[in-house]
Amino acid sequence: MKDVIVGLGERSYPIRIEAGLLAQAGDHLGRFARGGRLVVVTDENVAASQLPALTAGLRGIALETIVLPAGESTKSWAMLESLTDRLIDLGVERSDRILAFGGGVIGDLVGFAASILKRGCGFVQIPTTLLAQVDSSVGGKTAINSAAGKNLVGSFHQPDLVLIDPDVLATLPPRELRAGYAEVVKYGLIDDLAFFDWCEAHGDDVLSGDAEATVEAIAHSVSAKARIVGEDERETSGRRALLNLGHTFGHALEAETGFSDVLLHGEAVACGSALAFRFSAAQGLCSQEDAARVGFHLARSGLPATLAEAHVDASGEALVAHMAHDKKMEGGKLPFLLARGIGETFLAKDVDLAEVARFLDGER
Ligand SMILES: NC(=O)c1ccc[n+]([C@@H]2O[C@H](COP(=O)([O-])OP(=O)(O)OC[C@H]3O[C@@H](n4cnc5c(N)ncnc54)[C@H](O)[C@@H]3O)[C@@H](O)[C@H]2O)c1
Ligand SMILES: O=C(O)C(=O)C[C@@H](O)[C@H](O)[C@H](O)COP(=O)(O)O
Ligand SMILES: [Zn+2]
Repeated sequence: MKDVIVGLGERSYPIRIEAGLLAQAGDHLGRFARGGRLVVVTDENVAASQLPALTAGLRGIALETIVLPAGESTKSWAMLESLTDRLIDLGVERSDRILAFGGGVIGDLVGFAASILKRGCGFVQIPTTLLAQVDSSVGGKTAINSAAGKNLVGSFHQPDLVLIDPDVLATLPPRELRAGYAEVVKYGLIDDLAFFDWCEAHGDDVLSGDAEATVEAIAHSVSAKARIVGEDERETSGRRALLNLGHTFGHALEAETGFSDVLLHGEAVACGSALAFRFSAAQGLCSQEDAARVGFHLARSGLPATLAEAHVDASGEALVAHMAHDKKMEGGKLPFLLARGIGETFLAKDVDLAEVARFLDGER
């Protein structure tokens, strides 16, 4: 068992990583069940493929289960209302624990519901996608999407515990595995060239389900995320904003494709990261070689690295318009995560959006 601690004073919590952990879920969750009930919230695909294993692992610990539709559209006001109503109907008390059992969609929605239900209930993350295991289950960003864009309504609400069983990835569709891999590569791009080198050498192993490489990718990623979140929980110092690499472009691509299956979040992040590096190169900040190396690795991992590969044919102006609600916006200016090289990203505060739009037009 590998334990990583997210160090946030009294809100600190462990992330436990071990193959087969689902079968022992009861050992880790028993202490919560003694003080109240466990309510599992999951989606229909996870319910079909992994819920029996979790239920067996909980060995009779009292639990209720709520199954929601799968997909990004579940991060909505309507689902938030329906979920909180159902939790209230079940008589959930603040001493109960809500288990988010699914990918980032379930984790983000359930975390948000837990943060507002009865002014704040405890919750536990049991992530079932690679993306959720390496990124969304850690750090306490919770959200739903609004009509104007991605994650625009949400809260910071840390879980009490994160249980990661890499074996659950056996049933994850390959496209979803690749999408999660984009957020793994992100940690190398941000500040860790050696990890990007590791990704180039072992990314294929992760994508083919090799157990050792998968655990290494997860453990390295959550350690990096825990460190950054511990330094800047609420994204106030600029440190946590590094985790947003590729997301300003990426969220605009997701908005342009209607938050649909045309482009998954991880795919948008892959393309957004490639764009951030090429824009940095175009600005003379980083070498063309590094930008090409990033795009090449993402593309050979089966991820979109160009607008065409992301199925986006919008003008630069239209894409920049989607960025107007980015949460990094400050005084009407939008800071961008740019790069001086692989592993050397920084928050640039003086980017001219007209120049971004021209760059994106050149990418079409
Ligand atoms: N809070 C954060 O810090 C953070 C970080 C990154 C991403 N996110 C958010 O996460 C969301 C994307 O998460 P995601 O990529 O996990 O997508 P997702 O939750 O939609 O899951 C992807 C698909 O895989 C299915 N699935 C999940 N686990 C499975 C399993 N083990 N076997 C079979 N099918 C399984 C789901 O039903 C779904 O159809 C986005 O909304 C994104 O904004 C949040
Ligand atoms: O944890 C963070 O901080 C991140 O930015 C992680 C991202 O991968 C994630 O997609 C996050 O939800 C984006 O945050 P947002 O603030 O741009 O909505
Ligand atoms: Zn992301």
